[in-house]
Amino acid sequence: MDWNNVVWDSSMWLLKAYVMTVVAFVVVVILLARFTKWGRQFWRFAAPYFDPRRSLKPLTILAVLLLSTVFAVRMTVLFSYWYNDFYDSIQNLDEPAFWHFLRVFAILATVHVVRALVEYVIGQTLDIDWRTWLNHHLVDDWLDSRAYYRDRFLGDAIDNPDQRIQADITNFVTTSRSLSMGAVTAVLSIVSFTGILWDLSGPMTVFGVEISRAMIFLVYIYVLVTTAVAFWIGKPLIKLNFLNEKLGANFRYALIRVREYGESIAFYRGENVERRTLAGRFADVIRNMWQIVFRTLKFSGWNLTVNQTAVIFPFLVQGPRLFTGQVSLGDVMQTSQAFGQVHDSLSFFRESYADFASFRATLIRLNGLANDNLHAAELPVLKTGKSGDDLQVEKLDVRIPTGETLIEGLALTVTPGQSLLVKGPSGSGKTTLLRTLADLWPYADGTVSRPAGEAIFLSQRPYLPLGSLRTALAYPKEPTASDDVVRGALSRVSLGNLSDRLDETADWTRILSPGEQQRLAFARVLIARPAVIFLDEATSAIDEGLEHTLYTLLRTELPDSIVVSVGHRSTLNQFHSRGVELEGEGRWTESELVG
Ligand SMILES: Nc1ncnc2c1ncn2[C@@H]1O[C@H](COP(=O)(O)OP(=O)(O)OP(=O)(O)O)[C@@H](O)[C@H]1O
Repeated sequence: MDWNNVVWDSSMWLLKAYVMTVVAFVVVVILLARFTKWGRQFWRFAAPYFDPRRSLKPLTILAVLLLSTVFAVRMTVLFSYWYNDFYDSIQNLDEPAFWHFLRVFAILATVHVVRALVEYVIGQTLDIDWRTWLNHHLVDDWLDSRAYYRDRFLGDAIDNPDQRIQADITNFVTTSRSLSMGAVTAVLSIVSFTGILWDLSGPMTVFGVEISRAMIFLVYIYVLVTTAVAFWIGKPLIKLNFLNEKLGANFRYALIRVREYGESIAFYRGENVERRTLAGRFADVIRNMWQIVFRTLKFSGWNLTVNQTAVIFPFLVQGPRLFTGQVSLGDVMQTSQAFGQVHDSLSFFRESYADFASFRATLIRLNGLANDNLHAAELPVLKTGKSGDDLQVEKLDVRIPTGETLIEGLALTVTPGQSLLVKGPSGSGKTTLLRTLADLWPYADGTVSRPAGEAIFLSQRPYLPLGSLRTALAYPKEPTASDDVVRGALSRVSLGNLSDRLDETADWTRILSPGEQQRLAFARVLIARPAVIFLDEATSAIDEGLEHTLYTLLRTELPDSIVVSVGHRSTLNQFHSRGVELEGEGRWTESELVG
């Protein structure tokens, strides 16, 4: 190594190696994306992110990261030559050279440290940027396709989308980077250090046959055979890692449910049942973990043995040549280092198998989520038009997923100011009818047109989003109403006591009683003033006196709104002008009511 020209030589090397690396990298990614299943799954989330028409930033970061990776290999090559020269200075008892090479080492080490830190920042920038993009992309799809709700209608709905969005995206991004950059480093090191070993290795006699440059062949045979065995031992890890994620998420889901339904469970004293469920799910996690442990034991045992054996290998080969004066101490040390590099680099593919296994599992889970989003979007919906001021239903057939008919040939027209009460025995399809009118139910045919204005659906358990009371009162819109309007609405639904807590952020679902939550939903309606209001047993937790007040408010404050209620109580009759009775098996009858 000519240390006087090291900067120029290294720059030229860097330039050549970089161009070749970029070309090879692109070709390999294209081939993998074309010819392997996991490559296609990876490409699905990589291609749109790296698309230069969207932004040049990702490709730029990747280009810099590749440059840094190539630079790192050059640094290891320089260190290897440094070893040779440094140990030669010791063998020759050449003190000036000894000190000179220590100074060279200080410079090399400084460059190495700075490069490593810069690479860390660039790598993290790529991870964060890619993760942010992928998160937005998948969350948007999940919400826009309404897969968060409608995936229940898919035959093969996925488990735990929350975990896929939160954990798998992160795994995907970090492992994509670490595996790809690791592979680049490995291949480049193999090429560079094979050259160095080539120069250092001599002939060797194996079973009476002299093989020139034997070490090169030996190291390759050694690593290729050990890698093949490692792949064979490690293969079951793919499935085990997949199960690990799935079972862990199932356990977490059971825990979340206990928290969510804490009060009901506490009233039932259901701790023992919950304990059994939790213990069962946890036992599944642990059983799978032991399987991972046993498999990893075999896998790591093999890898460690292979690595330890590799330490003495170069000394066995070069030792005799050192003592016969064919090579110097520096040559032996560089051989050991170069052999180590080639061995480690070739072993990268063997040792990364566990990471790759978990990466495959992550890819399967993310693809499942993306497919689920697509399939949910493709589920049929009854197209509801928006026209005129009336709510019009024509030839509406509603079924359940198994094909049984709930409602057949429903035809209705409700004009502004009119109110309709849907009644019928439990399970006759009342809620499903409202789902159909809200474009949520996939198993329906017919025509529904709603007035152009806003429609609000109130259910038995109103949804209160995380955030302030003001946000809950405006949901799903931005809270724009003035304090006076909001406080007025609260006081009219007998929730005046909350007037001073509008900006308090709390888990309101836990604080307010079911009846208070239902009243809050009515306040929401009074503020939003929608054209159509659908109420599904929206006063079930409220006494009849308050129910009377709330319905009277609706009718007096929103006289032009269309009201469609679902309910069992006969007290509701007085607030509705018409009624529809669902009688099961598709039958229904319409009647005039007093109200
Ligand atoms: N996601 C679903 N998958 C399969 N069947 C469903 C689904 N949702 C509802 N059903 C079925 O559709 C039928 C009608 O249910 P729906 O909730 O509309 O009845 P309902 O008249 O509102 O009952 P209730 O008065 O008890 O609230 C029931 O038999 C129910 O089991």
